[in-house]
Amino acid sequence: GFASSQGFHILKGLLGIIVEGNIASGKTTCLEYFSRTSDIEVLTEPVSKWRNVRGHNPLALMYQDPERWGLTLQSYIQLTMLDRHTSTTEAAVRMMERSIFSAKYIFEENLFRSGKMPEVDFAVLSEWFHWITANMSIPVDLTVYLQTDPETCHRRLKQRCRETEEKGITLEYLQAIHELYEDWLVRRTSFSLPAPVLVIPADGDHQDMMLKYEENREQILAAAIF
Ligand SMILES: Nc1ncnc2c1ncn2[C@@H]1O[C@H](COP(=O)(O)OP(=O)(O)O)[C@@H](O)[C@H]1O
Ligand SMILES: Nc1nc2c(ncn2[C@H]2C[C@H](O)[C@@H](COP(=O)(O)O)O2)c(=O)[nH]1
Repeated sequence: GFASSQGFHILKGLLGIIVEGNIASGKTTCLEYFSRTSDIEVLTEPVSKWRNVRGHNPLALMYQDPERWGLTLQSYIQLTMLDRHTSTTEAAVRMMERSIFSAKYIFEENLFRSGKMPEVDFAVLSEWFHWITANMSIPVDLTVYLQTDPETCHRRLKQRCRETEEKGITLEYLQAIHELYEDWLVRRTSFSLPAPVLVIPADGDHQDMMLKYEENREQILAAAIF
């Protein structure tokens, strides 16, 4: 969505939930479950924007040559996430797939740590991220972490396998992303937490996960009542 025409955001009283997890951990499926609940606004990841910005596909470019195109993709993802976080809504609860935080702490961090992002690119992106998070209010009240084994994601990814971009996703890449999530949300040894974390083991099958969402539903939506 776009900011209201007056340029201000009506976000008072909004419960902001972000759903985090590895690639193919089941985030979209989780959001689909909660989208069936009234008065929750569900915002999936704007992957379609990352695949087509004025005719260019920065997602594909990054998978082809991360050193050259990592900055381009991360810069645009940061903008699209910021737009999602701050767009106006009438709903009492907003559930978002991932966040401006995981774009920085997980994916951008991985590009930099694996030597695929030049230090100057990382420095400029970090300056943007720190300015944004210091000067704008990003409404996040709960982080739901779908915790999976990288092997599970690798198996599921083979089933889904989005167009060409993701053909090159290796188990090693999923393991690196997994460890960064575990450092951030479970071991809490890397970056600050924007909100309390609810960890949901997500290796189970569809039926098992629907049960888990039902079991956790009250806790996830609780803050919206107060
Ligand atoms: N609990 C599950 N068991 C088996 N397959 C699943 C489960 N949840 C999702 N999938 C499948 O795995 C793939 C990734 O799921 P998806 O919800 O798109 O994950 P994400 O949004 O985290 O990438 C999809 O093909 C989906 O049908
Ligand atoms: N380099 C980055 N890639 C990202 C980021 N966020 C998501 N992604 C990639 C991973 C997948 O190929 C695709 C969608 O992710 P799903 O987990 O929804 O399958 O986009 C990012 O910040 N940087």
